[in-house]
Amino acid sequence: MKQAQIAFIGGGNMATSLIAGLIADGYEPRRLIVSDPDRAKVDALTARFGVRTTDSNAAAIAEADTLVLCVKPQIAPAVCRGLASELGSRLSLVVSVMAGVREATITSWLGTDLPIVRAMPNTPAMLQAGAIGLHASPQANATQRNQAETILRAVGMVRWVADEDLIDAVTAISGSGPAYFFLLMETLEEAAVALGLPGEDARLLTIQTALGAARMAIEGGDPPATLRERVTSPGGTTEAALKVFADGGLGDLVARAAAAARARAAKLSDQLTEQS
Ligand SMILES: NC(=O)C1=CN([C@@H]2O[C@H](COP(=O)(O)OP(=O)(O)OC[C@H]3O[C@@H](n4cnc5c(N)ncnc54)[C@H](OP(=O)(O)O)[C@@H]3O)[C@@H](O)[C@H]2O)C=CC1
Ligand SMILES: O=C(O)[C@@H]1CCC=N1
Repeated sequence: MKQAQIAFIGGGNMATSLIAGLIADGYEPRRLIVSDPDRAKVDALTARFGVRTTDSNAAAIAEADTLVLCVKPQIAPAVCRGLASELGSRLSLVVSVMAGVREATITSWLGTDLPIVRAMPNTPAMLQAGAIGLHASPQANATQRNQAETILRAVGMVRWVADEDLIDAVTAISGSGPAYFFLLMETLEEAAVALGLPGEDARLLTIQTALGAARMAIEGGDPPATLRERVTSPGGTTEAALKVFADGGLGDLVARAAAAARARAAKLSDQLTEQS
């Protein structure tokens, strides 16, 4: 299948992750163009990936058939309204990775009835290890849904959600999720140092443990609870540690953290809908 001509608006963390994953998947760099006002940032993207870059959003979308919105939600109204008069006839699909920005809101800012696909990726997309939630606006046909899925599948595992509101749940779990696991790694590493391990050993033992646990969970077929039970010898060391987690209310804490992330996405959505 012919590769889409993709314009990324915003060349920050998420765009970089997506571009890295697409290039690693064999995407032709010349089919990707990135627009960002920060010249140094786009020059670095050209040097690293060979993609085309510009500081003009209008120039970026001039030849594109697919637009990927990768700016912060807070500046989305201005950016999308600025694009409204530039949407050419070649453009057939808008993909938004922006947290908390509804399809109808984007449609209203762009002043178009182009299909919108909301994608919620995460930064492991740069290693093609992303976890991505997708939802399409009613205007999207099967070809356009496939086009979005093909792009996102290049950078990780893709799951479609039935309701747009569930993208906020995806945001709370896998969009923000890498930060939760990094935080756990940070704190376990600190605990290791406090127990007397040298810094490098503390970090490497922690990270390799995270990798091994994730690989077992994804490759073995057993649910995490079963894997946890196999580590936990009755009366042993793991049981002693897990009791501290349970007594400290880890389950409730994680549920509250995820709920806070989802609530933040929903609040952003409401605020931005008011600006549409
Ligand atoms: N980071 C993550 O893990 C994830 C992020 N997302 C979503 O991705 C989107 C981008 O996030 P992230 O990449 O982290 O943010 P970044 O701030 O890293 O990237 C956004 C980029 O947009 C640039 N920019 C600012 N104004 C404009 C403009 N007018 N036109 C074009 N580009 C502009 C910014 O430049 P400058 O810095 O100079 O302002 C910056 O380089 C957000 O909406 C976020 O919700 C979704 C999933 C995961
Ligand atoms: O923190 C954020 O708002 C973005 C969305 C998901 C991950 N980062």
